[in-house]
Amino acid sequence: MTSSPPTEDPITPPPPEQRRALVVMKDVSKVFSSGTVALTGMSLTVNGGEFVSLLGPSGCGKSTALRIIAGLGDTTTGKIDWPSSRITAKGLPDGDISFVFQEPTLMPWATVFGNVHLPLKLRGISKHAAHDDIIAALDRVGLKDFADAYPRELSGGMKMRVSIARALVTKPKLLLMDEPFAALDEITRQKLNDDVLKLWKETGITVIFVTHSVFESAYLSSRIVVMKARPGRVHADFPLQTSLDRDAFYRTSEEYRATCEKVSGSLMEAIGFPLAAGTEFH
Ligand SMILES: Nc1ncnc2c1ncn2[C@@H]1O[C@H](COP(=O)(O)OP(=O)(O)OP(=O)(O)O)[C@@H](O)[C@H]1O
Repeated sequence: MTSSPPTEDPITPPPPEQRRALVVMKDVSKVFSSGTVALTGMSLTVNGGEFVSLLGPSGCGKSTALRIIAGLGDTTTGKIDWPSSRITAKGLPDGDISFVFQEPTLMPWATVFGNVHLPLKLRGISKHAAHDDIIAALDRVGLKDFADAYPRELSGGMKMRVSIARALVTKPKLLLMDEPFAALDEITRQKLNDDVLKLWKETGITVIFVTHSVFESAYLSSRIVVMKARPGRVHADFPLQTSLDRDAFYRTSEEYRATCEKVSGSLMEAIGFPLAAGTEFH
């Protein structure tokens, strides 16, 4: 195992002014009309500047939680608070949230530029007025030179970058990502992980990231929330601190290996996998 020396740019907690509670889930339960109890008593406070991964087995309610935070679904009981945001008539923080889904969901008839323009267009902002913001968002994901391309001309990773640029163009405070890289090959996934980390560090945006992957969550997050299923709820919640830059060297470090082991152990506990006597991962 090799590791890079400590640098001045590790993942550190965000500065105090960003550390205020951004979104608070208070005792949220969700029962679908089918009778499925997707979430029960879920409480979670995400502070400004955090990179929080929701990790858990299939069906534990990760996507349901994310959709409720985004206002794409109601709670059955409990509520969502936005302590530091201006709230619109719909009960959502004004312009503060963007969502990236597993599928890039691009409009095939529109160029990359046109696709990234969409959220601004829906706000009545013309292509001309939005031009600089669109190019800046494309630049951030390394696609400035592909503004005139069509989705059919792009690889899967590039399409996902367009989807991220579209999410960023409104300059949200909170980026919700629902298994965005699950369908991509491993190399592309690692590259996009690095890009999202860079974006998070450079912009100070708050990220809530749903994933099944222990490795991905351990690489990206400043905090991991492990969930358990039937019904979905929080099993463990722990911060991840490292003195190392998260990069290719970090992936081979003892610290990363130990973090993966800890997270994996907590996940095993959450799904009820028998562990050696005395093993605890909280
Ligand atoms: N619209 C819906 N109607 C009925 N049941 C639903 C609906 N959406 C989700 N569920 C159920 O709620 C539970 C939680 O689903 P959810 O998709 O939130 O879990 P998840 O942890 O994101 O799963 P995965 O990792 O497989 O995407 C599951 O049992 C699922 O079948």
